[in-house]
Amino acid sequence: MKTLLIKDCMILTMVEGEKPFLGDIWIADGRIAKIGPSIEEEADRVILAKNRVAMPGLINAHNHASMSLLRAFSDDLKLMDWLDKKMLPAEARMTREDVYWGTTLGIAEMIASGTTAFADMYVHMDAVAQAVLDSGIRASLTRGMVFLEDDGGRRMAEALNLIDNWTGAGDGRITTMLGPHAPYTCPPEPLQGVIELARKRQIPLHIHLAETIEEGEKIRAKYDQTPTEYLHELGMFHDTHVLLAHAVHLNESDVALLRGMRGGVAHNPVSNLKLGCGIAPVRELIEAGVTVGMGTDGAGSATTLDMFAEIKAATWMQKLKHGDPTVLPAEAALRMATIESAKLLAIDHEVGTLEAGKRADLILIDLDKPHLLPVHDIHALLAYSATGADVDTTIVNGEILMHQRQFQTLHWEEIKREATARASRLVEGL
Ligand SMILES: N[C@@H](CCSC[C@H]1O[C@@H](n2cnc3c(=O)[nH]cnc32)[C@H](O)[C@@H]1O)C(=O)O
Ligand SMILES: [Zn+2]
Repeated sequence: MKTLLIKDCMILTMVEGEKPFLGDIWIADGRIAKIGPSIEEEADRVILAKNRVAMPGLINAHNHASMSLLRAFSDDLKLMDWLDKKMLPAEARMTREDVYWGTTLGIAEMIASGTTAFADMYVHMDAVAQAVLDSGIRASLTRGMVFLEDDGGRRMAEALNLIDNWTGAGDGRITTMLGPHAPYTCPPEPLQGVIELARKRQIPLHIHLAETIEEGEKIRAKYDQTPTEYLHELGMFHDTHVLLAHAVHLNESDVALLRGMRGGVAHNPVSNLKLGCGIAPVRELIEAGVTVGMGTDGAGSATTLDMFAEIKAATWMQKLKHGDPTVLPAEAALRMATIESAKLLAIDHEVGTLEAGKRADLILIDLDKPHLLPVHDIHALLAYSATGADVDTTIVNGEILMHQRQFQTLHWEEIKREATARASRLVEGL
């Protein structure tokens, strides 16, 4: 049995109704075995965590990690221009190895800023899975599928290969979904096929929805429906777990259509702000009982994968939209970035809160900083004052991936060398 004891930290379990307390966490064989005020157990390794907060690792519910290679390459453009003129041409050059190193760069940033699991939609997904396996992080992976041309079933075959070959790998760290890219890139016929397959095999779906006004106009012109109505009519919300990214432009009846859905919405506030997309109806969705988690989207648009930036942006945007600072308080935003995102990835039975029996996915945040003193309200301090750089230790499945800000599984010099060279080749002349 492999054991780890974390001593003397402020523990935030994120279990509804539980107050923060000073205590210890004993981890055995990758799971939280005991958590409480004072634990006397032998352990292979002890971390003295005085002045640190232990909380569940953050869960990034929508990402394209490999796009970290395209960070700060093409900013301040409209989404459709950005995608068609910059991202897609650069992505067309990406090899399997580029995706491996791009993903590893993204994972390094996530581990360094306290993210322990992410949902990813991209291409060359076996390379993404290998990067997840090698780094020790947890992920829900999907091969994003654009159906704008007949590819003889190639994309679908790749998507199913990922599911068949990688589901459950890395001691269960890898899970998988099917990923039709978006309403505007998926016509009814292929999309219906994906939905039927997902229902038959009970595979969750991951899709972009209603990100821009232009998307709404396109779908209106083609089908005389809102993007949400389009997915609903094809049967997507009938007995299938669906992870919806963005969901910015929903009207009242769209929100009503999502009522009772399995899965929910990944809110991506920084990307939505930066692309000028709009403010998602987070409060209305939550009031309708829809699960709302949080993600960054790729660093190609968001420019950072720091979930602490998303937490701040999410609450600020709701407060501004409603002209009311009581909307989306600190604790609710932290829940969105942990347990609610875990529900979207369908891994909330294993992670998302600190409880005995769950997988040990947690982070330690160093409070010994000028901007984190004094500690009146720990939720407010973490949501409004902390940044990813305050994360000291990142643990997934009981394995230490970063300690005292030093990577334990990744080799930073090698990542830097590979990512730099590959990134400049991808954008040359674009
Ligand atoms: N191009 C592939 C599908 C890739 S899936 C992931 C895609 O999502 C794209 N993407 C990244 N961010 C966004 C976003 O905010 N909205 C829509 N698409 C995005 C990304 O550039 C990438 O091409 C195919 O032909 O099958
Ligand atoms: Zn996206």
